[in-house]
Amino acid sequence: MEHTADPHVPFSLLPSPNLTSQPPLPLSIIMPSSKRPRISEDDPLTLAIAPPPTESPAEREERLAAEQEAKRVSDAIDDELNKQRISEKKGPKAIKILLLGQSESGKSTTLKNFQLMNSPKAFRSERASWRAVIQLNVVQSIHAILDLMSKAHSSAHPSTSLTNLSNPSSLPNPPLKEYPPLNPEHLKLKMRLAPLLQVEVTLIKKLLPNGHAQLSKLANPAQSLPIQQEISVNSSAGWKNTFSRLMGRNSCDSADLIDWSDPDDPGVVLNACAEDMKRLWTDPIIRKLMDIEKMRPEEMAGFFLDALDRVTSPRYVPTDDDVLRARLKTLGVSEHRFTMKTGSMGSPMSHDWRVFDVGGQRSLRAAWVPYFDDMNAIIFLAPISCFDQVLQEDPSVNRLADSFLLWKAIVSNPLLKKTELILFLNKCDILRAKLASGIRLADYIVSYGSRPNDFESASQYLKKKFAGLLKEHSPERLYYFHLTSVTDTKSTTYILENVQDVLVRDNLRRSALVT
Ligand SMILES: Nc1nc2c(ncn2[C@@H]2O[C@H](COP(=O)(O)OP(=O)(O)OP(=O)(O)O)[C@@H](O)[C@H]2O)c(=O)[nH]1
Ligand SMILES: [Mg+2]
Repeated sequence: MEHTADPHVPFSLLPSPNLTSQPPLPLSIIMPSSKRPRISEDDPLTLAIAPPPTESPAEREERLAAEQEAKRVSDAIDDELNKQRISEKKGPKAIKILLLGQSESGKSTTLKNFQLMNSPKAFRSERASWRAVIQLNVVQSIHAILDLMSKAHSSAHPSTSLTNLSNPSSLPNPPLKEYPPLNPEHLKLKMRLAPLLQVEVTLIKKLLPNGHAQLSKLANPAQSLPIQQEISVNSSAGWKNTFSRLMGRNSCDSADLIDWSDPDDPGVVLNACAEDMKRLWTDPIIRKLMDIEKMRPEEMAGFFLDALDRVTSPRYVPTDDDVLRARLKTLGVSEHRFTMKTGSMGSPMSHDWRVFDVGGQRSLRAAWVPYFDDMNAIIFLAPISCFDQVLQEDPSVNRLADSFLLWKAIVSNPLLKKTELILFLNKCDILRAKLASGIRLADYIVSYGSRPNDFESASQYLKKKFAGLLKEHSPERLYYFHLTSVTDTKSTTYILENVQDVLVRDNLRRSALVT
């Protein structure tokens, strides 16, 4: 990984000397001296530029001075060309962006947008690998619902297990008032969905080989539910390649990587369970149960239950949007390189970029610091829809409060004094839906008071809160912020192009080529 002492030293953006725009020079001047041809005395060109035989001493002096000046310019050009050759060998200095924010804030999803914009072929070649992640996301969403059913039932019937539902006469007590009664059909559904447990194990094994990934507790909406496990990966360890090899042939076409005839492919069981999964997800009693438990799977990471027909179909290959919605937790720091084109059609420029993705969970944040002194910009993601949620790793901390604290720590960090900070107030789509469903921001942020509970008022309020922290702790900085839903590629591409332009300009300004 490349590190330099000063991240703000302008990288080599010097345009190649545009020889055609220089004042016309004799051939001997514009050619590097090493490449100038040897010319004999009777060469027509030598004769053409030779001094006239009638040259006076004053004219001779003037000619020699002009030749000396021309040689100086020629040597300067030679030097510049040499310097350029050396710097091209070293490679131009890249613009570096660090993605920061709490876990599930959308860092890896933002990175996927960069990949989709700048290397769509490579992005699409990984779709087969993401298929397994999406299948795991589906299975884990279903398990969260099944666990909730078990919890609700056992709290309503402390002395029985859900299994007794097959024999209604064995139910000793009516369910507690607040829970809707589960019926034998729910038990049958649960039993028919049992093979998904094995699918989960198979998928985790596929994604875990060679220590490229780890298992950790899965964020669970109802904290008292049985703990599920979540896979997290160190992206730089190449889990995708490992998975591609497991899939079979080595190909760039994602569909080619999938062995459609493999009877052990998890897609077979998922397809067989599709109808039951849909029944579970649309069952009004289960919906009510989720309402009571304040469980909203559609706001959870890796939500695909609304697309069950598609993602469980026999020859399912993920779309770009699916890959953006897939959830795979990041463990370490990974570096991604792109060459991006910026500028207008008339004068396009290409720059090397490095985008660094990190794990956002609290225990992983210490790993961010070594990257601080070497970045041009930080994109900080604050998921503003999370005002009613707590951190998975510390349920005593509200997620929005954690984002405020983290933002404050970043803006006031002396190591980042010269680093541009760009704030993404993310998950706006979820915030909009949440407020529209009647969940009140003022119930979680008292200072919001009696302001209208709509998206415009809430997002403006939160925007001002983040701006206030910036102003207080780093008043000299400009406030770059965007309201984002980074799962929406169209709007995110637009925003990232804007970010790229700002950073390129910033680099040019720093290198004093633009004033
Ligand atoms: N609906 C919606 N989902 C989002 C948005 N941004 C991210 N997500 C989803 O939220 C989940 C978590 O996003 P990630 O990008 O994996 O989060 P992260 O910040 O990389 O999390 P860690 O790797 O744990 O630090 C994924 O399933 C994303 O698809 C958004 O703006 N809207
Ligand atoms: Mg991540």
